[in-house]
Amino acid sequence: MERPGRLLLQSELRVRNAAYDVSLSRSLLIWKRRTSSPVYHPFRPSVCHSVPVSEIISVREEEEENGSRQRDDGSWKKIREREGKDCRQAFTVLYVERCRQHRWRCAEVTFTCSDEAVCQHWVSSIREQLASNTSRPKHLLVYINPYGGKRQGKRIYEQKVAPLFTQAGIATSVIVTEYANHARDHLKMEAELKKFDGVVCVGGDGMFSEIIHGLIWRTQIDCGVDPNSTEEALSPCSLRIGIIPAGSTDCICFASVGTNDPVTSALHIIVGDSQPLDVCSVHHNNMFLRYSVSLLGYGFYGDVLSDSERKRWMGPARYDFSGLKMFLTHHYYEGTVSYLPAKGIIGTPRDATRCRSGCVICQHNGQLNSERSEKYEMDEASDSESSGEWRTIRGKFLAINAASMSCACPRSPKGLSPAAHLADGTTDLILVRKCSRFNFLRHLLRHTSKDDQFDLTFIEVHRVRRFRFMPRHCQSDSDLELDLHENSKRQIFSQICKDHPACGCAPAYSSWNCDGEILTHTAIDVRVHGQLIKLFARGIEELPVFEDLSNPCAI
Ligand SMILES: CCCCCCCCCCCCC/C=C/[C@@H](O)[C@H](COP(=O)(O)O)NC(=O)CCCCCCCCCCCCCCC
Ligand SMILES: Nc1ncnc2c1ncn2[C@@H]1O[C@H](COP(=O)(O)OP(=O)(O)O)[C@@H](O)[C@H]1O
Ligand SMILES: [Ca+2]
Repeated sequence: MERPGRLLLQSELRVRNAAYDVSLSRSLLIWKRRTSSPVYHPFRPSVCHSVPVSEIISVREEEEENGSRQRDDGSWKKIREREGKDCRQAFTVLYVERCRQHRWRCAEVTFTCSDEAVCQHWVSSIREQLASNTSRPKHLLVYINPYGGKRQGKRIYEQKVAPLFTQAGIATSVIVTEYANHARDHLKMEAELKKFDGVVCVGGDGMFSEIIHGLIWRTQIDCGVDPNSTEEALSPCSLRIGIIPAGSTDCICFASVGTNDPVTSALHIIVGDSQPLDVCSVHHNNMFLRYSVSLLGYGFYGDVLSDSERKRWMGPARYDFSGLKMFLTHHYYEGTVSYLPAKGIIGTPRDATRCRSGCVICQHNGQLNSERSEKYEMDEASDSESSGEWRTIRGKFLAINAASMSCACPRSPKGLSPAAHLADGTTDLILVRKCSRFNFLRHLLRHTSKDDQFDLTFIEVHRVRRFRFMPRHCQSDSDLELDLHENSKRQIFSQICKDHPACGCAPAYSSWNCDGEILTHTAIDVRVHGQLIKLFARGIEELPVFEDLSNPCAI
């Protein structure tokens, strides 16, 4: 908790008919009950409250009319009756209150005072402090996907989010999308981005993917960078993106905020939080395909996604249905994975440390990456195979997953790679080699328990900044000649197996699940661009273990 600093204002005000010493500094608003008895009352509710000024949402004057007070939003409130006849003026402060499991709520406290000038002074001082905070957005461009998740995006925004933006004095331009890629193309071609301080995405991971594709593309064009290039360093996007979760998995929101709750997300946007995020670019034969921020998954997660798209009518449950089906089908895929291990960074995928608010690993590695990108051309040369840094693994895989963040979500609160970082410039490459159904189930189940899902002989995990995948049937002739005999047998079977997937033999190809979208190519080249975009978030907050000694209420 912050120390109060130099006081801007201090008065005796009343809260629910009790006298409080109230003070305002640049960093804190504190209200402390005046007590005649110094004796500690164990059953009396807490008598000292403090709110960081950065977490005040707004301040509202209460107006007096016919002996009762009226909020300036028009609803009646009998404050005078409750608070004694001496009280003439009142103002209400709306602020962030933390609830269970990383949820935030909008709480309010009404202060009354007998002197109108004092009241006015308080309101204007708090407003001045809020206005001096330049990180808060004033005008947002909102895209709503009415079709994602349980099709509640529009209702969620209108009922839970829009009223909070209004309270906080944020102006919005709202677009309800009419078709897939509407938001992406609007951002690419039409949106007047200079007018806005941020973009809000109401939907799931797929909708977020649309937003980043529009925004990254537009930023490169505006900065004179070729967005399709494999060689050029991409320019970071200055506009932050807020995610109001209204999709099926919503793992980008969950992994960066700690919960999938529209009100919590709206409050992180209002207070102007900022969380950088790594982005992977995916190319095929030097042709740009897509960006990814969460999961790039071949095999199991690719098959789950392809199968579940046909069952969208089931809503979010389609993933469990297709998950079970693909678990039983138990397909494996052959191919070659090559990767460049991330060097010079701190942290490994097997760490007990988690990426949390103000993560020092992201700061350290982020700094390292920006130094690297300054000498970018040199690094590109050293990235080549000839430098010998590349490592290659050939094999049969049930799944090849690259997690650029933990991918925590309600299905797996620790995620696919629990120690992955939001902004360290790396992705965790998880290889699940062919194993029995029983072993694969053990691996899957460990996503939902405290046990380490990587501590199994058929799992490998590497922290990388670039990787490539080549399915076996795309490999060069010389590679294929190595096992020609086996290959010819497999080609016959794979044709049969496409028509009869239940026979237990693997079809030749899976597809890539790229943040919930299916990629059209299987041979891909993936590069991490550290901290390319920013979210209106702060990372998952560490839960307080004990009361901090710097608590201003203890002073
Ligand atoms: C037996 C229980 C096993 C639970 C294993 C859970 C692992 C879940 C990891 C989820 C990682 C999610 C990464 C995020 C992906 C999203 O970008 C993406 C798109 O999201 P959107 O719809 O919001 O746009 N979502 C997805 O691709 C969904 C992936 C969901 C996979 C669910 C898998 C369920 C597996 C069930 C296996 C059941 C075996 C039971 C045997 C008795
Ligand atoms: N108005 C629309 N109609 C149909 N599809 C849309 C629309 N707007 C966006 N989409 C697409 O819907 C898909 C799923 O969106 P998303 O919000 O991620 O929901 P879910 O989490 O349920 O998949 C995305 O591929 C997105 O491009
Ligand atoms: Ca990362």
